[in-house]
Amino acid sequence: MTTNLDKPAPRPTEPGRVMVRAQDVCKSFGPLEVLKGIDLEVATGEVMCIVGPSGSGKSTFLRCINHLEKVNAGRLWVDGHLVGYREKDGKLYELKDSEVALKRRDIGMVFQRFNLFPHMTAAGNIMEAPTQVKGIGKPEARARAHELLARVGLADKADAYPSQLSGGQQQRVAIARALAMDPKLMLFDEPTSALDPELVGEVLEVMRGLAEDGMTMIVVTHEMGFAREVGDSLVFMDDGLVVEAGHPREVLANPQHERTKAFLSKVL
Ligand SMILES: Nc1ncnc2c1ncn2[C@@H]1O[C@H](COP(=O)(O)OP(=O)(O)OP(=O)(O)O)[C@@H](O)[C@H]1O
Repeated sequence: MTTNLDKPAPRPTEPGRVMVRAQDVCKSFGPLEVLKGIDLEVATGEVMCIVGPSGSGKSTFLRCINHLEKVNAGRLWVDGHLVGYREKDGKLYELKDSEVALKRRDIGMVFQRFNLFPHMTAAGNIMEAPTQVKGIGKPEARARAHELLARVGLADKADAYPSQLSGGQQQRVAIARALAMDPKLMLFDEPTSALDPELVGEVLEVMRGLAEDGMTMIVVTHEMGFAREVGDSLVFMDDGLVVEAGHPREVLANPQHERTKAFLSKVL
């Protein structure tokens, strides 16, 4: 199906340099306007932290990037591709569901709740997508699962079931599971909000390691210390808009907008 976007604008993202670009992205659920024109850009290798009050549209924005929601207006590119469309002979066509699934492989997403398969071991959970979706052989997938478990500090937990792991350990398995698909981009949606406070640090430490390895990450979080120490950029969203964005230390120390000031005064 040809869309109303069949005259493509010059492709503004440069693969390799800009991982995500949002131009005036809008999303509504019925009459509820959740995203009201988001503009932002995430460079390859950048760690962007998004903060903002509940209901400001942070999760919805991540879900749009990951093809879990369709943008109603505006444009969103990931690694040079307009999300939801493919280009042929200079025209844009809406992706079919099967094509969307292929695109989603390139993006790792970690949610607040880890949602591991309870009947599978840690290694089994990590091997599931590479074997089922990518068709990688089990020995290779198992070896990679062990590598990834070591990377998230759980080398000795390959055979443990989720019920035998703490929340922090389960979230680290969830991160390893996302990494198993070799994503270009990792999206984190409040990855530590469901954890007991003493388990938060171990998950943030794994995320810091990913950042140091150069992973491009967008992190919706209430962990201002992480944003300050690890983030390259901080975006404050409120009521479906980017209200303020900049270097985390600058925004946190010297917020310019009244709404940012009001929000930070409650969380810092
Ligand atoms: N599938 C949906 N159908 C209808 N409304 C939705 C849907 N998804 C989200 N919303 C609404 O959109 C608004 C923004 O939700 P969203 O989860 O994106 O905000 P958020 O900033 O991530 O909030 P929180 O910090 O509480 O997770 C909320 O009012 C929510 O109820």
